[in-house]
Amino acid sequence: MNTQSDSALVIANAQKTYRNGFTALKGVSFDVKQGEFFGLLGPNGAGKTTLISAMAGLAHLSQGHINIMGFDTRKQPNQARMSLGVVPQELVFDPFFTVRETLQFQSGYFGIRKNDAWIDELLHKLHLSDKANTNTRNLSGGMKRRLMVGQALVHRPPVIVLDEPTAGVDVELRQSLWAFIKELHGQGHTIILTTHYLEEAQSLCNRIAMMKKGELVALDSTANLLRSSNGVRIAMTLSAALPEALRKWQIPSTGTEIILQLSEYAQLAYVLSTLQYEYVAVKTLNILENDLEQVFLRLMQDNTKGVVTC
Ligand SMILES: Nc1ncnc2c1ncn2[C@@H]1O[C@H](COP(=O)(O)OP(=O)(O)OP(=O)(O)O)[C@@H](O)[C@H]1O
Repeated sequence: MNTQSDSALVIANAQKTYRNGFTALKGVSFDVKQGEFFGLLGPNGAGKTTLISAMAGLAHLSQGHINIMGFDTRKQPNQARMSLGVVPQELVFDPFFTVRETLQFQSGYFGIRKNDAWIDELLHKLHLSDKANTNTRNLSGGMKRRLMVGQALVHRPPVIVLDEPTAGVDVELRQSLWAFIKELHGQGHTIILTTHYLEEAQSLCNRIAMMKKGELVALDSTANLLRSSNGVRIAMTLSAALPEALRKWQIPSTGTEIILQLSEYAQLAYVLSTLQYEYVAVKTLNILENDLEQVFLRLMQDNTKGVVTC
């Protein structure tokens, strides 16, 4: 391990072209410091899973390199592998093993023989103790997802990568899964998370990288990314339809409220005076907080090249 560095993960110029000629990673570089709770976000097909596969040594980069806790995934694959636990997106198990056997088998894969105390603790934390002797084919989707988390943790890796860990997990279990992952983070583990639930990333991650079509488009603290979200969003309920003059600012909303996206607070005065002039009463008015979804959508729609650091 490189003791000079406090990086848990270094991605340097990662490029990946698949055999069919498709380039999924076009030179991605970033570092994750030890102890960070880091979000790796991007729409479907951005290249997140490809990058995670390369971290786990399951896919080889065409160019560039990856270090985990100072170990090069190519030159020191065993040390790199021992330093990393990946919870993959796809639920794949040997259907003939029970839950406990799956975790014992995985421990053996990492050369760990007597792991029962830790396996019991994992089963308890993941609410799977009563399923220890159940065959994996008889687990629900959410239980399988939790078993995958257990599998990634059998060797107590310092760096944990979770590729959409809460997909298909119900709300209650999602909360307990996050409580457990936060506990691991509190114990000093570095957590790298991909999720399509942006509110999860916003509340959990201290720093975020956003990818689009194999490239990094943003890399900054969550707080800075939220601050970068320019403009003001207001939600209103009105006594009549929104006047024509204000419709250019209206953005789609799922509820009954009318949402306007303004570029600055000064426009609010114009909105209110227009409503008054048109005899439309304001029944409720709220200024909405910036959220990561807005930042994400803006960056994904933006066609300019380069990495945004706010
Ligand atoms: N084995 C493969 N051969 C060719 N192309 C591939 C292969 N695996 C992935 N791709 C392509 O690489 C691109 C990136 O895929 P990847 O799974 O890394 O995206 P992602 O960001 O993880 O998406 P999602 O959020 O849907 O999981 C996609 O266009 C995908 O079709």
